[in-house]
Amino acid sequence: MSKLRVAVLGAKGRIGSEAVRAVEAAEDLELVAALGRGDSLQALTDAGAQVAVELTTPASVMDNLEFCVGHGIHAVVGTTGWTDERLARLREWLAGSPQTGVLIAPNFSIGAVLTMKFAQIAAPYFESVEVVELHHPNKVDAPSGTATRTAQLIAEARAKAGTAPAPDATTTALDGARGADVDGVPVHAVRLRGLLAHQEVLLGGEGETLTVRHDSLHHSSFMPGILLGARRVVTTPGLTFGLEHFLDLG
Ligand SMILES: NC(=O)C1=CN([C@@H]2O[C@H](COP(=O)(O)OP(=O)(O)OC[C@H]3O[C@@H](n4cnc5c(N)ncnc54)[C@H](O)[C@@H]3O)[C@@H](O)[C@H]2O)C=CC1
Ligand SMILES: O=C(O)C1=N[C@H](C(=O)O)C[C@H](O)C1
Repeated sequence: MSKLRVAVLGAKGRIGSEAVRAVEAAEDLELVAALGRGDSLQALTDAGAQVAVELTTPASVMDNLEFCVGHGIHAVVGTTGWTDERLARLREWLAGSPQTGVLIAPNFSIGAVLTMKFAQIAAPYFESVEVVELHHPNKVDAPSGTATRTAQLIAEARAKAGTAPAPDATTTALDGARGADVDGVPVHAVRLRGLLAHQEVLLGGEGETLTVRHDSLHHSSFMPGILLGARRVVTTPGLTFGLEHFLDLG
């Protein structure tokens, strides 16, 4: 059977370099291009790439995806910075290339995907909920894509269940002291040398608290999700947002 032809964009970055090694080690995948900043995207078509794994920066991801979708190259995207406006542009490009698939995964690690799922399940049952994400200090965006998505899922679950807004008597606060407001959920971002990618969802009710915590200790935690994404995206046209759609989580 022929191997799936995969390219990595952002190949010299922290996660991109790990993805290059993971694709090279996978028996059913062939690494046909490994592009860094400044490399021509023409290399993707020259190499006959079927899937591009996009792990660059929020500033680069849109141009890269416009090229990929325009050339019928499927994409697995880990890069952060997604807004409604960006998603709408991507959907327009995909409408012009209906056979092409794009997976955007705020987080490729199974533990993080499960954290989001558990938080979504628990959120309607507790009065209070806040998200704390903790990352290495070289991260350029805050809050993390994972924390933003987690807060959105929590807010959706609470709205659906008719849960009241979380109590908060704060009347005076320094700017930022209560975190960023993501759909009504406070999200706090910590940047600390020694960390990689971590998240806690804190839930509180009368006389009890529940903490859901996940730790990515190495970039290897993201690799099974990236490889799964590459294998599945080629048969899943259109936009898929979240790795959970490629997992059987019940
Ligand atoms: N979804 C997930 O599970 C994960 C997502 N990420 C996200 O992936 C992105 C990259 O993270 P890191 O590797 O830590 O950053 P990084 O800064 O180490 O790597 C980004 C790389 O992309 C390169 N680059 C920039 N523009 C480019 C372009 N147009 N073409 C090719 N390469 C280009 C940079 O030179 C750099 O080498 C971030 O948005 C981060 O949040 C990171 C880890 C896991
Ligand atoms: O920049 C990182 O490192 C990570 N970025 C993603 C995010 O913003 O959620 C995923 C993971 O947290 C690591």
